[in-house]
Amino acid sequence: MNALTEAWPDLGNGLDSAPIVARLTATPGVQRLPSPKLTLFVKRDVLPPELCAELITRIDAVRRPSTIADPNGDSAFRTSETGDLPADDPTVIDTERHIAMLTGLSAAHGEPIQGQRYAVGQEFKAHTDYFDLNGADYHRYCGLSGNRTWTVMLYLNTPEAGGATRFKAVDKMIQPEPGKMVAWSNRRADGSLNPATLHQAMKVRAGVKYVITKWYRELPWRG
Ligand SMILES: O=C(O)CCC(=O)C(=O)O
Ligand SMILES: [Fe+2]
Repeated sequence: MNALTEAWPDLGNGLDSAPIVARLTATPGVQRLPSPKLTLFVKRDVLPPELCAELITRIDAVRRPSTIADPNGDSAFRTSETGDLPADDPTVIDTERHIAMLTGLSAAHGEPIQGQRYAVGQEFKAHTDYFDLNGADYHRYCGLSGNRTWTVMLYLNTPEAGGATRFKAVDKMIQPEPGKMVAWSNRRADGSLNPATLHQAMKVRAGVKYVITKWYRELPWRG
């Protein structure tokens, strides 16, 4: 914790969802998915439009082809571009603050914010955000900081067509809108990994789509 983040709420790493769920549920404008299978929340207008526009320019400055942790033989599995945003940039810090204030998730447990850009035809096929315990690279990705607990994703714009996020197991589609947040626990109530979090970024059909993602870990983030 540093001088900046000590003023932010810290309700833990999210493995115990209860304090995060309580904070989100008590916040006006937050909607909860009505499903016992998946703890997922949506809130519109979390980031102001100017901040979304600034983040888009930051993503464009650092974007490179996206990768996946456990290559599965499908080279078209994730065709977007990705970039790590500079943690000391005031725009990025402001975004971090919005996320921390809304969710209460511990800044110390958060990975650096990533940006994603999808051009026409690009997608991220169905996956979970947690790392597969039997994956070849589990230790490389989770050895220092543990597995992922929560995902917080914010859309920065609306593509002209396509680009929704689909959660197949609960039959839910979320449409991109600038500043809209989707946040979910990657765990069940008992802390176990939840396969009902399976989701995909559907193909953009016209225009371009920008999002940022922030993931939280069991342990303080050390890389
Ligand atoms: O872009 C989206 O709608 C989903 C992105 C996603 O699932 C991810 O980056 O892990
Ligand atoms: Fe994902």
